[in-house]
Amino acid sequence: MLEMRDVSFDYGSGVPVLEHINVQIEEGEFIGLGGRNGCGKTTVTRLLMGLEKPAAGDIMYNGKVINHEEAAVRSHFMGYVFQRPERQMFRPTVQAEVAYGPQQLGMSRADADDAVREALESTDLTSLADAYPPNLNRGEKQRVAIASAIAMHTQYIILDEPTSGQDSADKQMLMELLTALNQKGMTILLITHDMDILAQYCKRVLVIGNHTKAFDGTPEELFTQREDLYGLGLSRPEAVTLSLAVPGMKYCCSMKEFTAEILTKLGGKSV
Ligand SMILES: Nc1ncnc2c1ncn2[C@@H]1O[C@H](COP(=O)(O)OP(=O)(O)OP(=O)(O)O)[C@@H](O)[C@H]1O
Repeated sequence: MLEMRDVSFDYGSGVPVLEHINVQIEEGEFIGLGGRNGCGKTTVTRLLMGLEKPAAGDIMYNGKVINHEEAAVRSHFMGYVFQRPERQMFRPTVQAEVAYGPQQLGMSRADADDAVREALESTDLTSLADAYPPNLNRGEKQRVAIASAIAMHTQYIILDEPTSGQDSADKQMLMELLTALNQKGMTILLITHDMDILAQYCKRVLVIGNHTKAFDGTPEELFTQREDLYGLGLSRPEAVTLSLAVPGMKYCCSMKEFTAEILTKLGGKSV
């Protein structure tokens, strides 16, 4: 389990960015982290990764305080996909990039080769194994970063706004990949401003507001019970709004689900 225990943080100016954050992340969760621009979402993930150190409080991993454990050490159990993934790539080919982590872990050549092959297969990158990472598009670069984490067999993967600026096909492909990884047991924490992603894919949502945790619960609780969604920099997804507006209809987390429900009610069928 990964935990932030009463964590506060500022960037050195004394102006608090985060105050008294308490969060527990269990293995196997799929968590969306939301909140308005500049509320501190990236800072939360940088603290978890070890790229920043708390001003007060503790970051804990399986009950042990890891405040002073460097990011390189934490990368053994936690992968990170930056907003601009090219900033984390330094090798001449995709295969060499993905192989770097297993080599650093000291895996045998055969184990490292197996880990890289499996990681490239599960991220659909096998055909790009010899490509030069800077030449890839953003979605492909993100998959290289994800493959690097998979090859290291990390338990956690943290992604910073992975779908921003992507078309809907790329977005769906990435979210289906993350869902498949989560089903295999990987813990996912992703920052997003996309309400449809929070509703459709995340099992739990954390929201930062007023420098601290303002919400922690299921997407359904967030979108049906919180009256201050706009104050938190969020909005209700259309599918949720529509399903709440139709008397007797169950909560729908996506337009696909809403369409199926309404067709069932009306006795129609999809075309
Ligand atoms: N390196 C830095 N030095 C000083 N202040 C910073 C630094 N990085 C971020 N901040 C400030 O800390 C606050 C939180 O920033 P952070 O990037 O964590 O927010 P965010 O919620 O991820 O924002 P966004 O949604 O726009 O990506 C902001 O006020 C930001 O300006």
